[in-house]
Amino acid sequence: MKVKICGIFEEQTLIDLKEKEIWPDYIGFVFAKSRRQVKPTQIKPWLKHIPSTVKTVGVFVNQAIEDVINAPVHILQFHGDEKPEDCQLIKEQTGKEIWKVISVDQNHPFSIEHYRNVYERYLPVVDGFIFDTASKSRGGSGSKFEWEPFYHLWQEIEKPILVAGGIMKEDIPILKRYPIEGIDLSSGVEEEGKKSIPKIVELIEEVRRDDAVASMGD
Ligand SMILES: O=C(O)c1ccccc1N[C@@H]1O[C@H](COP(=O)(O)O)[C@@H](O)[C@H]1O
Repeated sequence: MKVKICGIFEEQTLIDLKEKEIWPDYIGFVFAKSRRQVKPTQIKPWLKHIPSTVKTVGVFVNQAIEDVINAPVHILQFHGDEKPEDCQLIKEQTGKEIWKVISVDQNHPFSIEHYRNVYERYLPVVDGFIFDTASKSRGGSGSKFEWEPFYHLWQEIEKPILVAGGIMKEDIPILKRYPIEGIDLSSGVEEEGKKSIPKIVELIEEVRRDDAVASMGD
């Protein structure tokens, strides 16, 4: 299972991870309006700390196309109302991977058919999906949605899926049973509003624990 740690807003977090020699598979930067917002010019000098094996992801919510195109990241994550045509255009212009976030709103009458229709519209033009809890802030809410109703839908989607929304270390054993590529978290590895290195390290170790045991048996 892969891990994305999102919403890095201090260079020191990357320096600390480098010192610990432990990295997630993906590091995310929020370019959208947020208390975790960073600017492309601000993060450019930070990128030297990140090994080339780790992919960087930029998070956007309905932002200007120039901002998206010029972002110094490998993968573009669209967390707003970006349409399939927008994703297609930006993919053609940048050649970068595009991940579309599908917001899960369980306060309204729930229909898995609705989510099937949404993913099918994006499937031909994106490289992966993130299922996250719907919120006013559009993300980073720290709130979970119910995963169980999505099990079969995720099984049928032929592109990588990450699950986001209030995920914490305690959720890993359950999420490992789901047909997903990985998990995406931000709030769950924070302490008093800042990224916590001990929490990030524990989380990555928990995700990789059984993988290490499994490969020893090979
Ligand atoms: O982190 C934010 O502030 C944010 C703002 C706007 C859009 C997305 C944002 N974060 C993304 O939300 C998910 C889940 O975060 P959490 O674990 O529930 O805190 C993740 O993809 C963040 O990158």
